[in-house]
Amino acid sequence: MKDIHHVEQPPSGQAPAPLRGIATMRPTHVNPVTLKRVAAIAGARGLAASVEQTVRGVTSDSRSVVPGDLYIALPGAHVHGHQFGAAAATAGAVAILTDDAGAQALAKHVDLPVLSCPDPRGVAGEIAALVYGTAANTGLGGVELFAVTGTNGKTTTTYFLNSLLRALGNSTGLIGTIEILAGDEPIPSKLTTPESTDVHALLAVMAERGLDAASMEVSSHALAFGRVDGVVFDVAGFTNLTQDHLDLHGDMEAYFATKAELFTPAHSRAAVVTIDDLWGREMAAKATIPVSTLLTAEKGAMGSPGATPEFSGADWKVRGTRRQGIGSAFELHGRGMVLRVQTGLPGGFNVSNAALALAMVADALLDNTPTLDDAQVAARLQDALDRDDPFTVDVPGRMQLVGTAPVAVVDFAHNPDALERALDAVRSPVEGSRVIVVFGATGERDQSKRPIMGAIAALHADVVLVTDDDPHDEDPAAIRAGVLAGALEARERNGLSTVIEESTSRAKAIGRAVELAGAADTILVAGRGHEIFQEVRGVNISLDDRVELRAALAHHGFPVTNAGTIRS
Ligand SMILES: CC(=O)N[C@H]1[C@@H](OP(=O)(O)OP(=O)(O)OC[C@H]2O[C@@H](n3ccc(=O)[nH]c3=O)[C@H](O)[C@@H]2O)O[C@H](CO)[C@@H](O)[C@@H]1O[C@H](C)C(=O)N[C@@H](C)C(=O)N[C@H](CCC(=O)O)C(=O)O
Ligand SMILES: Nc1ncnc2c1ncn2[C@@H]1O[C@H](COP(=O)(O)OP(=O)(O)OP(=O)(O)O)[C@@H](O)[C@H]1O
Repeated sequence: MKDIHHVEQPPSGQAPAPLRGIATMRPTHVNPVTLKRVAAIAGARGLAASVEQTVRGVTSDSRSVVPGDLYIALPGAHVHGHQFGAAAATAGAVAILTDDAGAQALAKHVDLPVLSCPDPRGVAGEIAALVYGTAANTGLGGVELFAVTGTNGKTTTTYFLNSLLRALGNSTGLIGTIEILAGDEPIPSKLTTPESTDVHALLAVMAERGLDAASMEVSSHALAFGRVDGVVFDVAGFTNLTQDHLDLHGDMEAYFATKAELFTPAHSRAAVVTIDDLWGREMAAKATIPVSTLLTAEKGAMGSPGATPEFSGADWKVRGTRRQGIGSAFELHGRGMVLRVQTGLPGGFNVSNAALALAMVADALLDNTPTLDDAQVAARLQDALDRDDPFTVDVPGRMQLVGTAPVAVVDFAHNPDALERALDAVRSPVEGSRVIVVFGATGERDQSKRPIMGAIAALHADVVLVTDDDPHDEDPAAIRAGVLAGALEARERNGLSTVIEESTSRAKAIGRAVELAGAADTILVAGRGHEIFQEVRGVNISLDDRVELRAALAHHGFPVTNAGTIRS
């Protein structure tokens, strides 16, 4: 996910705004825990022996405090949470757990028990699990938990998991970049993986609501910052590892090591690891839990580099991949079964995502359902695949199909690798058809990627419409100039006839793409996916690529798909 830029911070000591979003997700039933127990878990000092207080909730965000909570005041990159101690008290916190610096600051102005320990973040998950009854050994009331990690594909794979689990008759929950589903109303997400105190509250809500299964994205930030501490997943999945987030991890080895924490008994009972890349193979080799391997890269299939012979022994293998409409059909072979699968989402990478979701659910059924034999598991899965087509699902802003003739797709690709994959994925086999791409680059981020993305667009599309993404505080014209320079240079160098235009308005660029398109062409609007605001100099301007694209298509009399189901 793209970085989040603005953290709202009400003035210290003032009552926070009413709860919204994730903060409203608290279970009705909790296990009140004494502060003495909290102190013992945290190894904390500072609690008077006479204090008999209990806590009935836990949060590390003062804006989420409800009466009876323990507020965990954490040191952050911007500010120390102790600054919000008074606000937490006003909202009804009954105690604060913090570090020594926080305790010293709070002693002066907050009239609550303050406990101090060296690493409050490190114990937050365990304390929340105790209060919300979600400790791994308590069984989560039958909610089967699936986790997905990897650089790309987490969001799509969790939506595929969710859809397949529903097709199998389960009531399901989901936690990820776009939204949180734990009941009737979707809640927009702020982080890919929420803070640990929120994760445990959400899992408790899911258990209380009688959900059967939940799928969750686990980012490397989540593992590095203890956001899934105290959570043990039934099956964890690994998609791939490519360069990203090195600002946090330093190098690829450290990034890998952080991801690898998910594949240990502290976090997962079993795993399916995609071994198409070297990092996947290393992950499968280093995991300290039972692992099924998955090979999705067939030699010559959908532009994949091909499988190496030594890994032909994977537990699950994709075979017979072929294009079907704008999506793909394939077979998944493994553990004595052959499943016929299709996905309506374009791109070889969505074959990998679908295969991973299917292998994870198949492993869970084979290993955790003693009442079903292997043939019955295969029959149930095939029936769900045939009846509900679970991998043809709207994943908000991920290869989301908005029109069919021309094919019109909105995708989140916002870096060079993803843009190239997305452009190749949408190219139609129909001779003479063109790819028209609308995109820009984000401001205040890696400037070197701008000409690279421009060049990729010039090389892989027929019409390139360069416009704005989220400029943030940077001059949008300068960002566009960087992208255009790369596009023009690549066109010149390669003697191409790519049409390249600039537009100062993203909505107008989308309109222009539709104006230029014929029914056999493809339009790709890349970079912003599910986002509904464009941030320009600190102001959020309403802009949803799917809405603009749909309106432009309809205006020109082109068919639109799933018009009623586009979600943000
Ligand atoms: C680097 C990082 O992960 N930072 C997260 C961290 O911020 P921080 O430590 O700087 O916190 P801070 O703003 O200094 O505040 C300090 C403390 O005061 C608290 N606070 C703050 C304000 C207030 O009014 N009341 C209050 O209690 C905060 O909750 C926090 O505990 O804690 C904040 C509160 O939870 C997060 O919002 C923030 O995410 C930032 C915004 C972010 O962009 N994170 C990204 C990098 C991230 O985590 N991304 C991954 C996905 C990556 C991928 O694509 O794979 C994710 O899982 O989302
Ligand atoms: N398995 C995959 N391998 C490579 N690229 C992928 C894969 N799946 C999706 N993509 C591309 O990456 C983009 C982001 O996909 P998705 O949101 O599913 O991944 P993610 O890991 O959740 O990333 P983010 O945290 O940035 O949302 C998609 O829009 C698509 O262009």
